[in-house]
Amino acid sequence: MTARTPLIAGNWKMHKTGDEAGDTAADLARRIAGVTGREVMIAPPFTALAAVKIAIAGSIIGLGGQNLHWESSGAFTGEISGPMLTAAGCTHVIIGHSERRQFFGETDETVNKKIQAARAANLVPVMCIGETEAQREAEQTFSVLDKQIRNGLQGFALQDISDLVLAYEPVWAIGTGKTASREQAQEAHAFIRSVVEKLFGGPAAAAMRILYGGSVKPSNIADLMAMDDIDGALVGGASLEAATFADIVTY
Ligand SMILES: O=C[C@H](O)COP(=O)(O)O
Repeated sequence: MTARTPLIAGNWKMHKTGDEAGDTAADLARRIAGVTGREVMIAPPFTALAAVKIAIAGSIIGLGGQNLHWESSGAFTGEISGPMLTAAGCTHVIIGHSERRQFFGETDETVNKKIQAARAANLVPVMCIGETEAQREAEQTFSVLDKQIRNGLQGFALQDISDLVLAYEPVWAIGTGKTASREQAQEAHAFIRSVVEKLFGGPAAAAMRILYGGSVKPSNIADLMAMDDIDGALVGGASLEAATFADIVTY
């Protein structure tokens, strides 16, 4: 048995207005009231943070940003900083999601800067990594993950990654309905933990939570969570409805 507390996180991506997000979050909070032994987090769009903050007050649900800029303020039109997220009530921030890497030019280097910014703002970074379908077919999965972890966490000391969460999201499984098999996910998670161990030592690797993301649903969460190195989930589509997400949280 692992001592790592499971973290079930919902990434609402570019879905829901403030009112819609507040309603869903309030519904979720009611449905999972009394749940213990796990952490839950929702990352709504920035424009819904205020509504969700109110809706989850007094619940076990934490609030996350989906992205941040590495500077704390300045002339960066359209960007949001770590201190802004903290002031908005966030405890977590997703960094380097594959959609940010694919559509917005994010790289391991910007991920590294954003993790530093998250730490400076007392936000728990949820750092996303994962291979594309072409990379998996070319048997590059492990080398891609190794590079993403090493570059993303380059220059960090042990204390810098003490609360960091990694999210393994095979790009081919995101929003496609193609979940990695639990054996495929476990194999990747065990590899990821071995890289963290090489970089930061055994105790840090043993303590680090590694979430799985990619078409997680109520029907597959228990199977995934039964694997030794899977410590939670980063859920997209299935987190948008309170009843479905509550079923995942209470797997
Ligand atoms: O951040 C969440 C992931 O991109 C997974 O999305 P999905 O559950 O819709 O496949």
